[in-house]
Amino acid sequence: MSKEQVAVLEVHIDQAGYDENPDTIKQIHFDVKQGELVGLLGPNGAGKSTTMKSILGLLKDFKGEISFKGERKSYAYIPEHPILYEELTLWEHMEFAASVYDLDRTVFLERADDLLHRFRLLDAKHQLPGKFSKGMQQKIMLILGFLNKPDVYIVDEPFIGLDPKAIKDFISMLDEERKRGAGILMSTHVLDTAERICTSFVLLSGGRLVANGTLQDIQKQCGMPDAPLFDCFHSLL
Ligand SMILES: Nc1ncnc2c1ncn2[C@@H]1O[C@H](COP(=O)(O)OP(=O)(O)OP(=O)(O)O)[C@@H](O)[C@H]1O
Repeated sequence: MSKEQVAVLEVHIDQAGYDENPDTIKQIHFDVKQGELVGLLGPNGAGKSTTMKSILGLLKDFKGEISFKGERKSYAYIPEHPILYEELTLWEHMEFAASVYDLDRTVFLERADDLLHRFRLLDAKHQLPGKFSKGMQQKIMLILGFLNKPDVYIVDEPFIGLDPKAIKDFISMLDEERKRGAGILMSTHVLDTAERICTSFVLLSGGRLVANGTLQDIQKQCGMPDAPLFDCFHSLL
């Protein structure tokens, strides 16, 4: 079996939601294979975050099954809004993440240096991130996510707040991770970037799955061959 055919994440959500609305999302089934970058798309309130929370096991009202199938069954979650400790420096955040991941010290030092260099945060290494700009804080979340080189990445809206160079660095890092065999699920509203970098799409609306497949599959589904993702998206909603 080729790398592209092995699922690293299987999502079977029969229903999930919140106290007052336990079926906010229903019948959402898809998988993420090795080497795939799957774009999780949908308008505000469609259920993208609820789907991600289900995958991360954060919802008590969940019916279905989530299976991590990679070699190490490991994943990294990169949240939209940075979650940082006021009293820890950037380097201490990285050391802390490495200890949670139980990373070998030599591997950690090598990766840490490379990531700080790539995202141009070497000079800020020993500073407290509380005073960093929003984009710099977001870059820390990317660095912490990439440190462990997991089987699966779950990335929530990464493009808002990053400058164009940081977006380019982030995308090239995703490419490298895909080539290594990781699978990525990424929610975003930035459809032109999604169209350019995602290998397939999961389109949600009103808590339901509207489309799932490559751009070509989706163009076929909405009867618009060669149409950009943006037009397909609006036609299907
Ligand atoms: N903590 C919560 N408690 C109750 N209802 C919630 C909660 N979070 C989200 N919802 C509801 O669930 C539905 C889906 O919201 P969700 O946040 O999953 O959408 P989304 O696709 O991520 O939207 P956006 O693009 O705006 O981030 C919405 O109707 C929302 O009001």
